[in-house]
Amino acid sequence: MIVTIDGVAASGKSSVSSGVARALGVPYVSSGLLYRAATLLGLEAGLDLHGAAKLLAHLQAHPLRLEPLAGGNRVWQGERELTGGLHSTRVDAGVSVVAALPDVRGWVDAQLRALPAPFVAEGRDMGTTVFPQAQAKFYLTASPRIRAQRRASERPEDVPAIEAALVRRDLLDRVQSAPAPDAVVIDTGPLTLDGVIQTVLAQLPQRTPSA
Ligand SMILES: Nc1ncnc2c1ncn2[C@@H]1O[C@H](COP(=O)(O)OP(=O)(O)O)[C@@H](O)[C@H]1O
Ligand SMILES: Nc1ccn([C@H]2C[C@H](O)[C@@H](COP(=O)(O)OP(=O)(O)O)O2)c(=O)n1
Repeated sequence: MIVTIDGVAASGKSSVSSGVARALGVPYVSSGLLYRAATLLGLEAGLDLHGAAKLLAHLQAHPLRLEPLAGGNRVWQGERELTGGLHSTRVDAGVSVVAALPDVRGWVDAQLRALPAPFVAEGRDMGTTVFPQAQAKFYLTASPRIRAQRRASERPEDVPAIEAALVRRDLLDRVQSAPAPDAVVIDTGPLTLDGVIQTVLAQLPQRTPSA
């Protein structure tokens, strides 16, 4: 079974996916981490993030590996773990530019489609472009202020600055962020994290041992 959980920035995708995946006993797959890792490598190499050809050549020369664990995904470049540096403010600021490059999207999509099911996949276009065949699809939303308040514990900036950056990123990411027509939309604003996880679990199709 493939379950997709898409949504806007900081809507709870990775926390909810991790909880749902643990309840199901399967891994979850964070597609955003691959876009973040591509951005980090581009920044480290001093590349222009708008330049698809050079960035893609750099990614192909320095392959990344996503380790999709139920408790939290990790990203590796050979023996070097990149995970800890992927949620910095500078990666936040550059990632939408990288994610708008069709060649980079193709590079990410190919890695995701090579993963063996079952899993829970989270991002923006998991239910639309990458896994349109998924058995269950969800789309998480919440107001920018609530999302910024939640993220404030993970970033050095204050809530208004985080909110402004989230709104900017929502706009830049909007092309690939439309909900799938068959996705269940959940406003996570009034719900606890566990409340969202239980809402998702309650709507999953009945599972068979081989599904
Ligand atoms: N329903 C919720 N209620 C309260 N806090 C939440 C909820 N969902 C997520 N969070 C918190 O909000 C922050 C952002 O969630 P995260 O899962 O990283 O979002 P995303 O993957 O969409 O960026 C985290 O600190 C997370 O613990
Ligand atoms: N499937 C995806 C996943 C992420 N992205 C882009 C959009 C986001 O700005 C970045 C980072 O996404 P990520 O889900 O890691 O982080 P946020 O929840 O947006 O803070 O990557 C995308 O375009 N398509």
